[in-house]
Amino acid sequence: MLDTVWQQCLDQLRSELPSHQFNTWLKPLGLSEQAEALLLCAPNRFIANWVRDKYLERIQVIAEGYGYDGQVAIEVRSKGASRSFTSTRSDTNDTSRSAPVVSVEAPAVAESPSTSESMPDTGVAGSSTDTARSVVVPSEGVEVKTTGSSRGRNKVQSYLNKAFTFQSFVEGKSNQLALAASQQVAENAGGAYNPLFIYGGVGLGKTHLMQAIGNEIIANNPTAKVVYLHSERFVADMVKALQLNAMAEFKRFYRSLDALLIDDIQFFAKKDRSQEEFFHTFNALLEGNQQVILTCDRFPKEIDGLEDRLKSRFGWGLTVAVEPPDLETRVAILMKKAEQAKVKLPAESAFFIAQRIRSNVRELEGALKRVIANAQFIGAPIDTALVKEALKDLLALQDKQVSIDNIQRTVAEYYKIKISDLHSKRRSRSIARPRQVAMALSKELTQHSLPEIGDAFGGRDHTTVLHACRKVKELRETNQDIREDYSNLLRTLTT
Ligand SMILES: Nc1ncnc2c1ncn2[C@@H]1O[C@H](COP(=O)(O)OP(=O)(O)OP(=O)(O)O)[C@@H](O)[C@H]1O
Repeated sequence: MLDTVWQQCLDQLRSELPSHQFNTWLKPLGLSEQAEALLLCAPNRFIANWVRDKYLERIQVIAEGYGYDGQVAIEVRSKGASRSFTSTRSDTNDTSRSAPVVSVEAPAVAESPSTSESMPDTGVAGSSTDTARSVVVPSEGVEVKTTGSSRGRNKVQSYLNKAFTFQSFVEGKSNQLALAASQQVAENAGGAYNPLFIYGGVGLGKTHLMQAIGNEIIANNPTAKVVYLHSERFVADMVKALQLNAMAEFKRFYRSLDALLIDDIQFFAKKDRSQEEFFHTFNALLEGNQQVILTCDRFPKEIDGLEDRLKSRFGWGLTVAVEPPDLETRVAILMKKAEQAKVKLPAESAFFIAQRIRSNVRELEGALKRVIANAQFIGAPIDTALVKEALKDLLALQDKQVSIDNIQRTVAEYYKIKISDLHSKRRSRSIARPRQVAMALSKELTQHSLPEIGDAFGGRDHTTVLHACRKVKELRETNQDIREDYSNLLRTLTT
């Protein structure tokens, strides 16, 4: 009976929540074996607390709807004590794991000039003076510097991008979970949430968050050995190490870290030998309570060409998504970036930019940089007229891309209906719903008035357009399919 009720709760929640939320918080839950009541078990404290705060009440209501009359509770899973309904590991994350080792030995390859000469590009090239050695991981400007006078026991520190901190990261609905998880990991590196897997589209702050964790680990612990690198660099270094017969050094270096941060691991796809090596490095780090943080442009299970055992292992810790920021967050990001650049950006201008640039934060930043450069060039303060002038090429291109015609074409293609259906009087759900979505997108993405939009949809009244906008807004909150359709269409039209 409890099994059935819990399965029903899961099915219901799956239909109510965006898939990334369901995957992150509900999928890892199991049902306690011993319990008479609906006692859920979470793989770690973080998930347990989050579910208790955000979802437990809803689970209680759903369970009661299926005839359950007890209390729903949640606890952290103890080993082997639950039956899982999903594919997650049942003995995940012993919360008693200790904090990372902080004093480390410098990699042996950095000690000997001959070794570093023999593998110049394995991520650990460097000179060997006694007082300060620099071990450069030549990707993304990452450098690991070792200092100290005695050979063999040197403190090692990596230089991450110092601008990527939690303080400079703007929180919004779209990144709330990922930020909270990252802060937890930074406070308890090598602890219960290992690996941390952050996924989401381009330019949404994955690297920023990952490096913020690295910076925080080092701020709390200046001797921690943290290395950030792009997955392509890991592959390139490994290939070099293989060619130069220097795999032992390669392994020793990576396995000696307190925290390994690898960006964009989708590039591991189809690189079998690198996956094999990474798999072993990854296991060694996890076993040693060393923190692993990974980013990817998609959910682990969706990476084609990645071994199943790696996909499954990536899910052992915590998997969190970052999504495109909403309008308020985009405005807040712009204000923050302007403040960092010590530039006065009127709220109205920030709002204008945020409304027009919606695809990702990198583009938003790029637009702001153009505006700032323009203002400095002509020596005038920023206002909306200046913004329009500075971004005019971009805006013109965008206007072309998000014309009502193009929206109709894209929506028709997406729902596999004819463009003429959108203009027609047909009222069947399969036509009326896409029509409403197309109207709402036209209102959101173009500067056209309601009557103009109505005209473009077979001469409809402006109240019909208004109704469509309201309906779609409501459906995006209650219906997962529409929510996903709308955000897919938005992405297609604005990137
Ligand atoms: N919430 C945020 N607050 C402040 N800055 C942000 C935020 N999100 C992203 N950024 C900024 O946007 C830029 C792009 O972010 P980042 O490089 O982290 O994206 P990404 O998700 O790693 O992209 P990619 O998949 O292309 O590597 C960075 O300059 C980063 O500082």
